[in-house]
Amino acid sequence: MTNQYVIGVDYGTDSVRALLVNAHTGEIAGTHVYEYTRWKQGLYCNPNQSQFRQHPLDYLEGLEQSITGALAQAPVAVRQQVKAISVDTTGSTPVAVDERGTPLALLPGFEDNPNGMFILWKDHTANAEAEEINALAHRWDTDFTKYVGRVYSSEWFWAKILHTLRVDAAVQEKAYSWMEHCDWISAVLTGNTTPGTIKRSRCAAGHKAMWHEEFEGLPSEEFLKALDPRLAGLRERLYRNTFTSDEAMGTISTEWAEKLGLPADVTIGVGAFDAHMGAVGAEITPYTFVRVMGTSTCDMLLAPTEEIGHLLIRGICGQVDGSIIPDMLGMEAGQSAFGDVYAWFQRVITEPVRDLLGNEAANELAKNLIPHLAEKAAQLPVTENDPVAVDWFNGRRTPDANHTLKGAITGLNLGSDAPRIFKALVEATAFGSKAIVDRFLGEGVPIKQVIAIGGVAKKSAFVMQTLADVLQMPIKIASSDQACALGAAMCAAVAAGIHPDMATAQAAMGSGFDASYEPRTDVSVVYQKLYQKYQQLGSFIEAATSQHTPVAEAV
Ligand SMILES: Nc1ncnc2c1ncn2[C@@H]1O[C@H](COP(=O)(O)OP(=O)(O)O)[C@@H](O)[C@H]1O
Ligand SMILES: O=C(CO)[C@H](O)[C@H](O)COP(=O)(O)O
Repeated sequence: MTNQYVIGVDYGTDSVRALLVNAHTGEIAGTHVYEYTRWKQGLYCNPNQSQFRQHPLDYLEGLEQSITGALAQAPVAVRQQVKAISVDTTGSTPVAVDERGTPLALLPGFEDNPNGMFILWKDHTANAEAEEINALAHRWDTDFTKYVGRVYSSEWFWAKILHTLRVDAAVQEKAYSWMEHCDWISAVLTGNTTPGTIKRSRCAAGHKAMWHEEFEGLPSEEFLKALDPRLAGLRERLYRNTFTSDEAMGTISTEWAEKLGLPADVTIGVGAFDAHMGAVGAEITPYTFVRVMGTSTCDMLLAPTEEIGHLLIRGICGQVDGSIIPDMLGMEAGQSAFGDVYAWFQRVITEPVRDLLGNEAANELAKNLIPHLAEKAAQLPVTENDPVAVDWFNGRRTPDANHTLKGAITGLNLGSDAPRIFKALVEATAFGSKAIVDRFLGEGVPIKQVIAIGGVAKKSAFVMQTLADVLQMPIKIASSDQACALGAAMCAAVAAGIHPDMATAQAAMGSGFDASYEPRTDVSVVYQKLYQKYQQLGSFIEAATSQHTPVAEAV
């Protein structure tokens, strides 16, 4: 049999990577990472206001550079054997587009306007709009939030659109429609970005835009108009139908085939979010909980729709038929800060060193600090009197989204040194994970195994052991350090018809597992007590410092 290759393209928060994979053996023939240049300079962002925007040119340049970079590592003959490309991206990362599907920032007059750019998933400028959506949805005859855990988040599609239309009259005037990053970039590869004609991702639509068959698509025109008259008519200019990632969006355009040096008949798959394709790459099966563990976590759970579809799971980021694997219910949850909590502590320690001793000393310290603290923390006993922290340093994504909540550390004394505080922070992130697991179990969704992918899963044995102890569950680590791109490549192979379904693609192309963490019974017992303290502290913070009552609890 002649070799057939597929390309998975994974757009993360800071960079995009392309993976060139043999569709029959899973052998990696090339890979290349491209860091977004404008983003790296901090352009168009204002972290103090939680504004995070990305320029479409960063994505276009990254598409070309990452794919040509991966192809350059393989023999030239491989190019002619490339059959398909699929793309995953962060989300909800929407952009305003004109009648031809061009992001406004690519049009004259909008080049430097952050409101004409992609609004990155972690942008929280739309907190107020998310609250309005929740309040109206819970009063409306049909609760359009019912399949997204009954809590709409400021990280999502409609909140971001509404906020942008309100603050920028020029964008409101020019925006014909809106697109998620995963839809736009896949459409770009086909040469047709016209809204209304492209195949929109089921994953993006169902988890972030309240799309559901029961609603005949997106929330009703009446609901959207009641939210704000500025939304009138937009529903018609968005989409009715959505598509799963086993489907083809189209064929590569002549322009992109030439630019990348690929054949003219390359299939372009329907896009999806990074974590969902990551779950495919991590060989997810029913009732497997796949955690994408990095800066934040994105947690994926899969179940047969006929077994779980009748449940409405509270406080998660959605349950969507086909968002991970076709004809299965894909469920999403996650923590807004995970590795970012450790990164915060690292900054607290290194910044005064930078000021007093200069960059060289600070950079050297920063490079070694987390592994050093982890080594020291691993030697400490786990006792009921240890400091307890809460992990909501970037708000709480799940259970029950509330991005106004803050983190905390308690139980400090004069002996609380850096390793002890670091240990409490790691435990806090693990307790946040337990809250998610307990929510799924409490709502009647079993979890049969846990698989982890992402930077933290690969880099920190201490974090992963703590997590296994807190969850009281074994955790397997996927071998691939590019599981999202590998998942995208598997989706591409199915979209091109090389494999009949995702399970076959996973079996042929999967990279397996390279480590496993088993819970330690004696430590787990103590953690159950510390977890109760975490819950009490969380309740106190929620009552004392939250600027609003979490909506799921209020209804
Ligand atoms: N040795 C380590 N132990 C624990 N966390 C780490 C370690 N090294 C880096 N991290 C954390 O990993 C996170 C980055 O994860 P990664 O998966 O590489 O990126 P991203 O989430 O952007 O895809 C950072 O938040 C950082 O604090
Ligand atoms: O919420 C998401 C997917 O549903 C985000 O895409 C995800 O959290 C981004 O993560 P990363 O920075 O690791 O790419």
